[in-house]
This record gives sequence, C-alpha cells and structure tokens, in this order.
Amino acid sequence: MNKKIGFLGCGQMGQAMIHGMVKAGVVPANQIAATAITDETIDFVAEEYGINITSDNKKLAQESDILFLAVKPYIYKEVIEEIKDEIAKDTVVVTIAAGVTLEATKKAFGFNVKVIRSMPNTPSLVGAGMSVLCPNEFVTKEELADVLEIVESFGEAEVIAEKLMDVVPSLSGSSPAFVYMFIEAMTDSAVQQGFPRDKAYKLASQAVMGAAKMVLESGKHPGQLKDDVCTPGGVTIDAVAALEESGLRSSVIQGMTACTNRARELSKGE
Ligand SMILES: NC(=O)C1=CN([C@@H]2O[C@H](COP(=O)(O)OP(=O)(O)OC[C@H]3O[C@@H](n4cnc5c(N)ncnc54)[C@H](OP(=O)(O)O)[C@@H]3O)[C@@H](O)[C@H]2O)C=CC1
Ligand SMILES: O=C(O)[C@@H]1CCC=N1
Repeated sequence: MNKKIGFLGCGQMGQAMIHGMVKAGVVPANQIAATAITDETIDFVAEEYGINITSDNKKLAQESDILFLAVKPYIYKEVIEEIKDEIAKDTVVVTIAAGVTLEATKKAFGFNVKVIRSMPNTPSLVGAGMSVLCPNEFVTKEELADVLEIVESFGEAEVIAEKLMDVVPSLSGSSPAFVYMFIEAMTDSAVQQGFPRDKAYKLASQAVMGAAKMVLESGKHPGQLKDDVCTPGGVTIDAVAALEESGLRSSVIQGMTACTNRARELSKGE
C-alpha cells in the first residue's frame, strides 16, 4: 500500500498493530511513523520495529494519510486539539478507544473530518487480532478498504453499525483479559495438583486456542462441541456440573455487561 500510516501513541495497542503490519508486509516500515512521550518508548520502538518515531505529534499529523489515535481515551481531546489544524482534510483518522464516538471525534476536530471508529485487540501482535470498524459518512469506500487491508494484515475484521460498537470491547477488545484470567486459573489449579507451571500454561493455552478454532472452523454449535467432550460417567461432565454450580456462565455475562455499561458511559461522555 502506498500510504503513509501514523500512530499517535505507541504503547501496547499501537505496537501490537505496527508489529502485525510490518510482519505481514502490508506496509513497509519506512511508510510507518509514530509518536510517544518517553525516550524509553521512542528508543525501544525505533530499535524493535525500524519505524520513524519521535514526540512530534504535529509533524506526524501533517505527514500521515491514515492516522491512528493510539493514546488513552482521556488524552484524545488534548491530542486532537494539538493536531486539528495540522492534518490534511483528506487524512483518515482512526480512533481505537472504547466509548469515543464518531460524533465526539468530529466535534473535537471542529470540521467534517474523515473518521473510522475502531476497536482492535492486542492479539494483533501475533497476527490473531480481531478489529471492528465503523466509518463516518465522510470516509469513502476506497479509504475504508485501505484501513481494512491494514487491520486484516494482523487478524480478522468486521464493519458494523455504530450503535453496536459499545458491545465490542466485551466481545473482542477487552475479552483477551478475561481469557488470560481463565488460563491463569486453569494453570493455578494444575500447579495445585503438582503439575509444572510452564507445561500447564502450554496445555491450557493450546486447549483454549484449539477450542476457539473448533468453534470457528467446525460449523458446530459450542453446546454440541461441549457435549462431544463429555463422556457419560466420565470426568468432563463432573467439571461441567461444578462450573455450572459456581456460576461460570452467569459470571461471564456479568463481566461482559459491566464492560458494555462502562463503554456506554464513556460514549455519553460520563
Ligand atoms: N490495550 C488494549 O488491549 C487495547 C487498547 N485499546 C485502546 O488503545 C489506546 C491505547 O491503549 P494502550 O496501548 O493500552 O495504552 P498505552 O499506555 O500502552 O499506550 C499509550 C501510548 O500513548 C503515548 N502517549 C501518551 N500521551 C501522548 C501524547 N500526548 N502524545 C503522543 N503520545 C502519547 C504513550 O507514550 P509513552 O509510551 O512514551 O508513555 C504510549 O506510547 C486506548 O485508547 C485504549 O482504549 C483498544 C483495544 C485494546
Ligand atoms: O480497557 C480499555 O478501555 C481498553 C479498550 C479495550 C481494551 N482495553
């Protein structure tokens, strides 16, 4: 792709996306630029990914065709104020924060800026990301296709209506954190039973990845796949019964609801 891609902010999420893009070769490293605050990040990112990184947000905004805002949500207003008079009118701004609406971004820029509201996730770092996008009315089909090509270079992508965006963190943006908790709990249990921790992480993680792949690729309902594992009178059904008793599904639904409620609060500016 012959576009200049900018990342304003280059922490966990920015680096995950840059690493994925560079590895996939969709955009060469010399067409990617970024900014950060600390010398620590600037030095690390320059060395690790071979991209141009400084602390100059204005210059980055002037030079980017597609500009990802990859700072924490509470810094969005501040950085938009800093760059709003610098970006070209046809630059496509991509937001990645939960609860930052298309309207809020347009209002902060103060003109009909091209915006794609998105929600990526950190598994982008290993090419297994899930990104969800929602463009505003000023983004052309070709511009959306360019951004899709970028995010699809490090995982899967979906375009959805903005009214659904607040649910996405619970499903794919934040949910890696919940899955890591699940893997950690599985591992702790195995360690309690005398199993070595490093091997336990491997077994648990491979099982989680394999189960996810089965849901994605077998075409079977997750309930059917669960039934296929439960031998009558065997060991799995005892675990399933114990997990039901301790409210696994209900806990997950409560966690997801808390996540979505917070995203809705942020979308309303609370
Ligand atoms: N972490 C995740 O799993 C996900 C995060 N997101 C979203 O991604 C965004 C970034 O989160 P995350 O990467 O986790 O956060 P990090 O804290 O890891 O990264 C933030 C980056 O912004 C830089 N920064 C801070 N202030 C400025 C500024 N004024 N100008 C330029 N750069 C600045 C920081 O620089 P320095 O490193 O020098 O301090 C850092 O590189 C958030 O909006 C979050 O909601 C979305 C999906 C998943
Ligand atoms: O916790 C957050 O707000 C960000 C968005 C999704 C994952 N991390």
